[in-house]
Amino acid sequence: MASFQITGGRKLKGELNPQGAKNEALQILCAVLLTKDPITIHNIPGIRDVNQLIDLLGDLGVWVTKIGESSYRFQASDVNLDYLETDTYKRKAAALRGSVMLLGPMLARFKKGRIPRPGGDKIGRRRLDTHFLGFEKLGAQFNYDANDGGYYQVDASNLRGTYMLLDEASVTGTANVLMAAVMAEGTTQIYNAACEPYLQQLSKMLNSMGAKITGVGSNLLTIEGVSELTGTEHTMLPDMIEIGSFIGLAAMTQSEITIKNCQIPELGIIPDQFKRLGIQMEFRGDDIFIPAQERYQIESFLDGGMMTVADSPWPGFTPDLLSIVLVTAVQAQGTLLIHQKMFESRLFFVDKLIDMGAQIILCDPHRATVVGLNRQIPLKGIRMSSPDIRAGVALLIAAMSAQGTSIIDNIEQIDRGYQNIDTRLNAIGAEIIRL
Ligand SMILES: CC(=O)N[C@H]1[C@@H](OP(=O)(O)OP(=O)(O)OC[C@H]2O[C@@H](n3ccc(=O)[nH]c3=O)[C@H](O)[C@@H]2O)O[C@H](CO)[C@@H](O)[C@@H]1O
Ligand SMILES: C=C(OP(=O)(O)O)C(=O)O
Repeated sequence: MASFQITGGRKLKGELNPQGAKNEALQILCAVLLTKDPITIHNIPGIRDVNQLIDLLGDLGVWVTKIGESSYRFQASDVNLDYLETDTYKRKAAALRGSVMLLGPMLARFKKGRIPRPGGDKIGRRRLDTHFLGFEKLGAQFNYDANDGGYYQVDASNLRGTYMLLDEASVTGTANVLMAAVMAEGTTQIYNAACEPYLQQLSKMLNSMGAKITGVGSNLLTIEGVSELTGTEHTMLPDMIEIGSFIGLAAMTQSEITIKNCQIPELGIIPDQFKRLGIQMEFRGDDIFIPAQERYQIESFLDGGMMTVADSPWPGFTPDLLSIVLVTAVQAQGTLLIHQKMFESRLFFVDKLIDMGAQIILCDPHRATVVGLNRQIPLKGIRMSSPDIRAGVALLIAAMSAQGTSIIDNIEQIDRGYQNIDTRLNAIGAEIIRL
């Protein structure tokens, strides 16, 4: 288990280049299984989850060639389905959430798929009903056999297009069903589809491979099945969650940071949500400039009510940034209610912030009220452990703003989603040592 030792109180100054988007990468990489032709992908983030998925594709027989710092070529011309029966597959696929999206492409191209219970953040119950109900609607048989070591198995000799109303707008569920449907016979309509930029990017890539998807960016996707897909080239968007994390980091540490090449129109309401915490930012072309700010004041709602930030499916505010918004409010002026509607175990990390001196009331597993310290009391460095990717980075931000030294254990969680975060932040003035 690795740890970060952080010396707090350093103000940063300089530029940060966001990595490619983690959650887009996981979808896009699974899609390489849909064709025997080569697929070139750029801006792939070098993070643990993505590297593990690339490794898994290699084990499955996909030719993987690194052609640049963050560019790879993949060719799934000779996939070895026997690998799905091995213990190595089980161990590797169970290590991340994104591996579940191998199922849709396998089903579309090889008529069957098999996956162990996927891993990912332990942030509450993470059901997979949307995925399997969707596959069943397309004509697949689904089986979960606890005695078979806990595998989910899907089989379909002939997928047929149909209309379906998803039981919830699941991000990975929509991606999975979409990838299963692109080569189904006839027309599929997926209503209540998730429409995050990750999915818009996936749809764009599939269309450039020959798929016929319309409604991209809406919650109704229409897919005319085609018999075959071909190779393509795709570039990943910058990671909007990393961009949001850098905005929060700049505010908490009173740093002047320019976040480069953000593809601002793709960030939805993320910048505005941080602005409502009182954080100033300027769009300079496609860069976001955040000046060093002594203080920032959380707005009230127009009727004078206390500001609440809650998650909802896109184009609502992503749940993956709520931990960052929460920590950013710790040194703001004013009070903020965080309402994490989707996950029931994602707010427990606030006990560490409270130990550091933050004023937070954990109302229940879904809601926390932050009473901003307005810089009148500094946080103090402590030893803590990173429970999940985003809480881990929230703790890192808290530690960087604190007085004294902190240690964060279990930083493998942070490495799952943020590429060389210590090196990149040290380059603009942070003091983080990887132990
Ligand atoms: C690899 C990947 O892409 N992971 C992301 C993906 O996970 P993932 O695709 O696993 O998450 P889902 O979208 O399926 O759902 C997340 C949670 O939200 C609940 N839910 C979902 C939709 C809805 O309309 N109402 C609702 O309450 C679900 O029951 C579940 O508990 O999307 C999540 C929600 O944005 C993000 O936190 C994860 O980072
Ligand atoms: C919850 C997350 O990831 P995963 O779904 O991969 O666990 C995340 O990226 O914040």
